[in-house]
Amino acid sequence: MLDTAPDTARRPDAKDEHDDPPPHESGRPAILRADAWRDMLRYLRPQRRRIALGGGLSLLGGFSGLIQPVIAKSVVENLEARSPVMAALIALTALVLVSAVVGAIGTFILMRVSESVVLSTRREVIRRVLWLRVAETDKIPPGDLMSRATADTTLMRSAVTTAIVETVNGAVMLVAILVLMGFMDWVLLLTTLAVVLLGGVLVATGLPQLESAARRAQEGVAELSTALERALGTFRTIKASGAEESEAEVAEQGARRAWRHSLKVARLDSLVGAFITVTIQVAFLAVLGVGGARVASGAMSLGSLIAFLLYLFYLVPPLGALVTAMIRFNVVAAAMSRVSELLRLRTEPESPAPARMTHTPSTPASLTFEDVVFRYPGDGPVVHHGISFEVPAAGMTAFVGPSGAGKSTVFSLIERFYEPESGTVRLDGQDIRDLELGALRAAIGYVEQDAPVLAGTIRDNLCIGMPYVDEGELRRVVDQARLGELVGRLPHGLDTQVGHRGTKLSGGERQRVAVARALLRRPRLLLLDEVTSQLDARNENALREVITGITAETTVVVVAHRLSTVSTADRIVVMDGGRIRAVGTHEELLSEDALYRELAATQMLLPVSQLEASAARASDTLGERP
Ligand SMILES: Nc1ncnc2c1ncn2[C@@H]1O[C@H](COP(=O)(O)OP(=O)(O)OP(=O)(O)O)[C@@H](O)[C@H]1O
Repeated sequence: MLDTAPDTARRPDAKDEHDDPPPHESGRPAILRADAWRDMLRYLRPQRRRIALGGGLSLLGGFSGLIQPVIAKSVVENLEARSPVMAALIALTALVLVSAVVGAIGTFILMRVSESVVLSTRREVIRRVLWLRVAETDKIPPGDLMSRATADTTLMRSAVTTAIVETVNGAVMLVAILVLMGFMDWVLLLTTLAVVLLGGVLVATGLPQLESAARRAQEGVAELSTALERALGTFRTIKASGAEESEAEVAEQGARRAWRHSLKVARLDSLVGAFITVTIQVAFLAVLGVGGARVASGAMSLGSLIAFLLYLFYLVPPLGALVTAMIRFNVVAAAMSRVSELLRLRTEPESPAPARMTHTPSTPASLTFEDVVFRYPGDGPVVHHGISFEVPAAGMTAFVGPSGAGKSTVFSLIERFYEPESGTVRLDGQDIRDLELGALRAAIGYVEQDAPVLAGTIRDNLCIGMPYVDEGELRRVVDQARLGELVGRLPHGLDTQVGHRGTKLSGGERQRVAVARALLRRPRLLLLDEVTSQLDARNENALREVITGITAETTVVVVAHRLSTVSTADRIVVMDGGRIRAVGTHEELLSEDALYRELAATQMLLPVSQLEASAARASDTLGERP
């Protein structure tokens, strides 16, 4: 019944039969199991006392349970001999209670340890994820990263309670029960061992299949999480394109993969459970036969046979625990290796907590690129072919060029999101690799191309990374970025929620929030990547005035396509195909650079009259040349 349920959602074109790893996983070295367990031990070490205490109490609970058949035996023998049994019955009841309470306390302590291990893993994973190098985030999709941080770390919980403690407890209990059985009757012990060992060999043959099924189920969960992250990240586009069905299919593919392999695990799991029961039943029948004959021959008492049979059923929990532990070991190993893989991604050095902000105006920084060659990690083409340029302190420099020329990448290199293959980037003449990363970024205000806004309030968005901002400073940047009117209109002013990725704001409002956030830092170098593209003429003019106004205390570098933004720049750098093509003012470039003229005529909407005049001037200049 259960097996057919998800098939009702299965589409005829479903392509979920492939079990290849997701494309992003190819080529990545698999983390060795040994590394994964080394990481696990690192988390377990601080908890060793609690593990010992919890494990000890669980064991004590189990042992006190073990004495029960001995007392039961004396009750039966006393009954046979018509002796009083009250004392033995009271002792039996007390033992049951003590073993239950002690066992429960031990279990709680172990579960607490498990939760603590999960917490420490998650804390390390969180810190790793947030300090990852930008280049590393290109390797694993965010959905997969989230799945490792949540689903895989959750699976590690069973490493403590099930895999480790139950192995030890199960093994100790098993040995103790077998010893007690041996004291009762060694012939019956050998009979039991023969049956149990046969069963154990059969169970062991199924374990490798179980491990691979568990790993594939976890990869299916990661696939699902990646697909949902992708869809939710572009939710409106998905809706507008009517792509819900196809995106659902991609996510369902991951879900079905997880379901299919989890079923395999469940099937093997339940088979193993049933197998243990059958093994014990077979052992029971064998012991009953052999034991009955020995009681009849007087080789053992009936009480000993009953106690032996009770011990036989006592074998079920430790045997079950050992087998379950083996199963969980495999599941945990797969989860831990995915987490360990994440822990081995390269991170940036952690920067110190942000200091209280100063109100003093900053001094503008100069910027130099010297023969910088860069390509994105992987086997992609070279993006910058040895570019060199200078941006003097103060003033505004604009980067223009066709799409894909490498303009935004210039900003990524300044922020050290990536490192050049060769060449040097200098801030105030100093190689930025010699600067402390936190200090470098603190000196820079950066507004990304799509002006990201985070879920939360406008205040949260402005103060991100700056917990100690006073109201006066906030008002300053709100006015500068022309946000005053919007904040005044909103029901809760600066404390209005902006929705997931700022969806409750217009594109232009998001851009202004992002600009205000950058201005609040009073940066020495302000990098603006097409920040006026969505502003109306009035707001664009106003913002341009603000940007022009701060060029005395901040060096402003903009990437822009709009003529209105570019033409007011002190210098313009024209990039094409990863090279610097020309540098000059708007007027100089109009007359000297054909590409700039073309850009001006098309992307920048230059009035045709102005273009014709510039072209005429250019040909006059050429004509005048000797
Ligand atoms: N993370 C990345 N990984 C690989 N290649 C990238 C990455 N980001 C950008 N590129 C490639 O690098 C080249 C330069 O991109 P860049 O964003 O710097 O161009 P741009 O001049 O800013 O373009 P636009 O004006 O369209 O924003 C492009 O060919 C782009 O495809």
